[in-house]
Amino acid sequence: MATPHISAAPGDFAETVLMPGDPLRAKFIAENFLTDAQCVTEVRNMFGYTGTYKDRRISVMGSGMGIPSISIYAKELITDYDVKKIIRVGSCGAVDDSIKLQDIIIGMGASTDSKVNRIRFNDYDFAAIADYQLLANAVTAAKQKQLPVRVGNVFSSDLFYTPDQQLFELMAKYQVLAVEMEAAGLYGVAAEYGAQALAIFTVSDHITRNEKLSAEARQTSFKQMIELALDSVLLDK
Ligand SMILES: O=P(O)(O)O[C@H]1O[C@H](CO)[C@@H](O)[C@H]1O
Ligand SMILES: O=c1cc[nH]c(=O)[nH]1
Repeated sequence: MATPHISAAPGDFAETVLMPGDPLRAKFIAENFLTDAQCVTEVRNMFGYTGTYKDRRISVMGSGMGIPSISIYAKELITDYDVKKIIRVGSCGAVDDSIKLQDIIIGMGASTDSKVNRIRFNDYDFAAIADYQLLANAVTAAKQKQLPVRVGNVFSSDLFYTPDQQLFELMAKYQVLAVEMEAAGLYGVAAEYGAQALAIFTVSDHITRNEKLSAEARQTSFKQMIELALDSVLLDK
C-alpha cells in the first residue's frame, strides 16, 4: 500500500536501498549502475528505482536534505515496504585536517545537534551507530578495491549555514571527520524499527580550508563511492 510519501506497490523495493540526498543522484545511479531499473515512486519528485546490480536486486531512492526528510522516507521504506538495509551515499564537508577533497568516509557513528534521538530515547544520549555488518562489508569492499577510506565519527547538522563557526573546531578536537545532515537520523530510525543502516560519504568540501570539488571531480568521486556501496551489498549473503 502506498504511504503519504511513497507511491510504490508492495514488493517494488528490494531488501537493500541506497539513499543519496539528491533524487537526481538516485536517477543517475539507477541509469548508470543498475540494469533494467524501473522507477517505482516519484511522489514530490523523490524518485525511487529498483533494478539489478551484478545479479543482485537493489533499489535506490532520494532521501531529501536533513534529518526530518530522511526520517520519513527511511521509516516508510522499513515499515511499509519491508526494506531491511539502507545505505546512505552522501556528500560531506570535512573538518579534520588530514582529510582531503574526494576522500571517502564511512560513518561509524554520527553525532548531532538534532533532538530526534533524544525524543525517541527518553532524553538520554543515544549512540547513533552504523550497523556493524554493513560497515564491515563496506570496509572489506574498499580493501578489495584498494580504495582508501576513513572510518569514524561524523556530525549530522540541522543547519547547513551554521552561525557557530567554532563548532567546526570543537568537532575537529573531538576527532569528528566531517559534517553532513542525515546520518544520525537514519541510524536512529534503523534502531527504532529494527533495520540495518550505514552512511558513506564523498568529501565534497573542506570546511576549515574553504575548498570545494569541481563539478567534474564531484562526479568521478561519487562514482567510486557508489561502486563501493554497491559492491559492499554483494558481500551480504
Ligand atoms: O549530498 P547529500 O547526500 O544531499 O548530502 C549533503 O548535501 C546536502 C547539503 O548540501 C545535505 O543533504 C548533506 O547531508
Ligand atoms: O552538509 C554538508 C554537506 C557537504 N558539505 C558541507 O559543507 N556540508
